[in-house]
Amino acid sequence: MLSETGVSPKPSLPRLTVDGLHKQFLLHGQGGLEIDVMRDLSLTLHAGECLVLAGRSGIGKSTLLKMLYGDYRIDQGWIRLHFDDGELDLETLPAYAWHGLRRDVIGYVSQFLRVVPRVAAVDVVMEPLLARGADENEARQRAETLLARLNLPERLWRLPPGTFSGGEQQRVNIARGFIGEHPLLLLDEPTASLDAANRDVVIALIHEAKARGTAMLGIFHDEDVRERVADRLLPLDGSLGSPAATSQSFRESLS
Ligand SMILES: Nc1ncnc2c1ncn2[C@@H]1O[C@H](COP(=O)(O)OP(=O)(O)OP(=O)(O)O)[C@@H](O)[C@H]1O
Repeated sequence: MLSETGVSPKPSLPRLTVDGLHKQFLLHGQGGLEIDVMRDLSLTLHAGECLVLAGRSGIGKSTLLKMLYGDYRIDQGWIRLHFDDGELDLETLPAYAWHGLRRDVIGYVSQFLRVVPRVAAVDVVMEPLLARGADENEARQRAETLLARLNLPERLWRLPPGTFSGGEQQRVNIARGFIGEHPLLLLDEPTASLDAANRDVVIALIHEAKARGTAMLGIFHDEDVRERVADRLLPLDGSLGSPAATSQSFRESLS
């Protein structure tokens, strides 16, 4: 919940810091057209906190999550993860290290499930645990518990999710994203295709993750969901303004 000042009531260790981040897309197919998406973005995210990205469509919210997940290159600026025993700079991370980072540290619930043909829903969900060497029976049990909580009918668990409805696919995606209990979780519209009952389940999962110390950075267009999960809001609208206006607006939202 947001406190009156918009400040998290429980200050804790920073898990992630972003400093002076820039992003520009160069469209080679369009005669080298350059699109500036982000300029001088800075933020701090703490353990056990959910920071929600706000701002108009196309402002760069998903782009920021993709940069944090290694899908998009970091052109300029710093993204730093903080651990008990040190720090890790993502802008200099070699490509081979991203696999382990995604397995153990950064989880991501995207808007759409990337379906693998012929892989059953329950196997899609338990895969992040198996990748870490978890016991198969235990992983399956945890996957089934999550799918049941998310009200996915049991008859669908053994089927590949390619033909599932949008909301069913999204629930498989959510279960897969939450099962790994990563210390940092990126949430790109996880409730977009869900009905009210399942939105409530996702909100409960987010609160449980906070209690475990998970740091979350999320995009939620639904204002009610945003109100119920956000400890702070980070408006991105200033990020292509003048540098002075930008840093002030971010300082205000972070203070
Ligand atoms: N791979 C890409 N190549 C070129 N342009 C891109 C690419 N990815 C994103 N963009 C552009 O960057 C801008 C920001 O996109 P992004 O998806 O981050 O916006 P958003 O704030 O998440 O929007 P929405 O709320 O509508 O999901 C958009 O103008 C988009 O067209």
